Amino acid sequence: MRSIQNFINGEFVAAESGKRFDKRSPLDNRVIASIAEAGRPEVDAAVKAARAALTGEWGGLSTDQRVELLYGVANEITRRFDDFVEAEMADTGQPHHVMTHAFIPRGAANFKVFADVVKNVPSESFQTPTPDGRGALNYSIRVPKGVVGVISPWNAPFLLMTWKVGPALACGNTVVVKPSEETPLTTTLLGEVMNAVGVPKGVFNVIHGFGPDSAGEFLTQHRGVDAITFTGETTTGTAIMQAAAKGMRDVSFELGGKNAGIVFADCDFDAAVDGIFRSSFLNSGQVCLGTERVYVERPIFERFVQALKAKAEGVKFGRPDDRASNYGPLISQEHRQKVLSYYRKAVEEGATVVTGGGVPDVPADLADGAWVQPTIWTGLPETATVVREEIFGPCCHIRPFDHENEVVALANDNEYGLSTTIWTTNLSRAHRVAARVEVGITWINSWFLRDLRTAFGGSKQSGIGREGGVHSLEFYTETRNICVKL
Ligand SMILES: NC(=O)c1ccc[n+]([C@@H]2O[C@H](COP(=O)([O-])OP(=O)(O)OC[C@H]3O[C@@H](n4cnc5c(N)ncnc54)[C@H](O)[C@@H]3O)[C@@H](O)[C@H]2O)c1
Ligand SMILES: O=C/C=C/C=C(\O)C(=O)O
Repeated sequence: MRSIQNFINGEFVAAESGKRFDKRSPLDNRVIASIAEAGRPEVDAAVKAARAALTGEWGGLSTDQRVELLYGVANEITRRFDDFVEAEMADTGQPHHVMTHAFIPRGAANFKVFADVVKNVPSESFQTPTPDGRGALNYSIRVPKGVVGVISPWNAPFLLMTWKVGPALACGNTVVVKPSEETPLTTTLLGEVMNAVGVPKGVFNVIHGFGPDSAGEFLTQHRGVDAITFTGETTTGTAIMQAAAKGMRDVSFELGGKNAGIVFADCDFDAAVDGIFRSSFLNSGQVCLGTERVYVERPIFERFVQALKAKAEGVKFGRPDDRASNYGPLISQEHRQKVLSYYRKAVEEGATVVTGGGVPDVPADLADGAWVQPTIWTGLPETATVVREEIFGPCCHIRPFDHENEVVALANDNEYGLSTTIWTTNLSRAHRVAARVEVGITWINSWFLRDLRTAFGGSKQSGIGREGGVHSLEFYTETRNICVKL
């Protein structure tokens, strides 16, 4: 069993209180790690270390030197690829190929891409006329915001944490990271990487624990934190925004979603079925960008439902390192109870269960794991609970539609606005619909196809701000304008 410590000022340390909590495997509910829970003293020490580092060796590095260090971090992640894959599989129970093809490579990319952004970004300048005719020159410089608090979730832990830490460090900030209590392993491993590469002490700190009345809240309330970047539930975002209001600290939020998939009858049918299968069921449906509401144009509705059903029924549950399996459990028993309660609610509210709706048969050694069946419903009104609320499980409701305007209205009739995926071969219509859907990210004939230079974030209750490429600089730096009279 692993013993996991906090990582403060370059050292792995326990908690003064001696408090620890257990991490259980989603596969079989066995305890796989014991984690030191940071109290106020550890949070305070981490924030102080981060502040001191701002004016130490780190603060004195040139952009090029910082960029070289971050390339080093990316290379070291790649060198220790198998360790990261193993740790993330242990935490999440998700399949090996998801780790090796998507989640772990993105960790390295998150450092490389933002190193390149800060190296290449120009700064603004204006020639300003003055009455004496000699003029003035205005130009801006970007400086780090300071100590950034990073609070991250459990669904793609390494990808989502490094998506914040990469740009924060590239811009010259220091960070204190509070990973989800469900997934402490890869963030802790990153501490080893930072030391191996020679990132100065105090630049990257990790504190473990929970949200309310624990490390998460202690960090967001700490007045030594200059800005907070958070990915997680909208309700948690509300609590963090309240904490950040004291001291006027800036926030960047990537929050929940209840995303629509829109499938027109003229789509490439097989590609659309594959795409919606991935968007509804990848990572056991625990993807903020996933589609839990699917709208299919009536002429292909029945055929589409049957094709998606066949794919959902074809998954093979099992351990991530069992190459014959391709499907994992939910993150925890607690989350499974939540998802199963939505499964029951769907039936109570009159859904037709096309497939799933319960717990799958799994081998005896996995019987205590957080397994649920991929589930498809039809026949519900838009007011049904499972059509309105984010479930964050492997499930979707599919509804037929007849007109473009109707489907745009259906897609927009939700308090969230994170992403959408549109399937059609009529590109004029695709562009038209994309411009009208109230979300931050639209994919046409694809899903979760990422270019890290693009703006990423949510509309409505799905977030505040945009990150990605130069957009990340807006949050992770302060712009200073300098006016020179010539
Ligand atoms: N928009 C996006 O990019 C995006 C990406 C991934 C996940 N998500 C969302 O994240 C959610 C799933 O993740 P989760 O269940 O880990 O979210 P969560 O909000 O429960 O927890 C996220 C993090 O916040 C911490 N936390 C909880 N309460 C806190 C408080 N009061 N103060 C400070 N920290 C606190 C948790 O310990 C954890 O580290 C879903 O809603 C999903 O849509 C959004
Ligand atoms: O579960 C949510 C996944 C979010 C993905 C990103 O934040 C990203 O690709 O940068």
